[in-house]
Amino acid sequence: MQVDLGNVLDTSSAHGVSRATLDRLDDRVAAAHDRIERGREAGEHGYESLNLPHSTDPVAIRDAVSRFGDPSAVVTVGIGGSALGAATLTDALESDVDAYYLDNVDPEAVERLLDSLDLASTVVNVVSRSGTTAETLANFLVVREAMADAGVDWADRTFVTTGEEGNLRDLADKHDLPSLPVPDGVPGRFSVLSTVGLAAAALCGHDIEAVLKGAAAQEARLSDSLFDSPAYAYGAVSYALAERGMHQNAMMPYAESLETFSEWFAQLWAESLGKDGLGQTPLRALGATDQHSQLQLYRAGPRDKLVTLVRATEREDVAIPETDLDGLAYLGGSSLGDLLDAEFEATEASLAAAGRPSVRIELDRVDEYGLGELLYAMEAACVLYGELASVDAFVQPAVEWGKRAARGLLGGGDFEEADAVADKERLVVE
Ligand SMILES: O=P(O)(O)OC[C@H]1O[C@](O)(CO)[C@@H](O)[C@@H]1O
Repeated sequence: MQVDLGNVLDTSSAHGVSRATLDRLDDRVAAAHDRIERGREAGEHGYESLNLPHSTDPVAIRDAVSRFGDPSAVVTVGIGGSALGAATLTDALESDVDAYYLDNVDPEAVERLLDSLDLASTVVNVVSRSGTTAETLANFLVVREAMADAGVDWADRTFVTTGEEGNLRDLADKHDLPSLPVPDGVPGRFSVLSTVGLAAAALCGHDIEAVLKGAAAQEARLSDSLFDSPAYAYGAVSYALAERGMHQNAMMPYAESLETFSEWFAQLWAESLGKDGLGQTPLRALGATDQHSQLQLYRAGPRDKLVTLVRATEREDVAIPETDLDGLAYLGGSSLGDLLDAEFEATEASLAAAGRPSVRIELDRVDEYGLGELLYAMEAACVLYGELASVDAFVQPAVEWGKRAARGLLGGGDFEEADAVADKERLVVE
């Protein structure tokens, strides 16, 4: 994996940063790296996340899921970091096992999925670090009833990934469900390289050891200089550009297999860095599709965006047949991959020509190793950005207000937040 910073320099985009700025920032990167390493060595909350390439035991994960044999489908019931990491892996990789995620409480979507499944050959993986998340527990109760209605012994098809306490742990203990622990000191959005993200991948037959090897490769590149670490290079320039008004970061992979990765990145970046009035808003985009959509805004809208362009340099390809159709001859004999690469490079150049900064991230392949590299690098980039911005990247207090309001509205307790919902100002136009 490599990160190319060329198009964030002020020699290539008007709103870029100078090499001298990066050199000065590198001194702060060294101090931040030192802090990060101390946190990792002490197993401090959050910093522990960057130890997962070595602390995660892939054998234990495989043993836990081996009892389920060869399921036709795996349904992961979880939300946020308890679903997005696993989904990033299984959506990016091919498998004979269908992987689904119930990470929302849209009744039509839940019913549509459950109606489509052969529940007798489906494994249900209920994931919640806290074990108390309303959406996850509500969905689990619905799935459990659907399995019972289908005559399936739900306890025989379910395993749980959760903390040492909470409703889910109590349920697992009560029904003697197979379970996996969640790692201590690792917030959900940083947990893909643990039981939380790897169990579903293991059930789908993916090489979770290769994911951890890729992550370890990027871990080995962490250093006291941004010029020696792709992860720190990306985190440092994202921070530097945000400091200079690039308050949005469009994650734009040129690979359909990385579309879910952008969703995972959005939670990681937003929930870690959106604090004290600071942060960089992650936008989800897909190349080449969004060249016919959002690129107009990126290139000619407010000068407030970094565009992160991601691609694999090796991939399967599809030839474009020769044609005598007027005007299309240039496509014939080429390939879809050639066209995708041309569009990637053209988009990058079009942004630079408009003075808009972009970073290029290139993987060798979108395979288990490459995904491990990318995921770990983004996590380390995020941790570094948090250090440079002096925000605590490992807590998310702002999400709790809404949880209390929703719980109060459902009669789950007396919460003043629920009262505030009732007091909503109204100006209705029909
Ligand atoms: O794994 P849990 O505890 O169910 O939490 C799910 C998600 O909800 C959050 O805690 C935010 O509410 C995320 O940080 C987390 O990934």
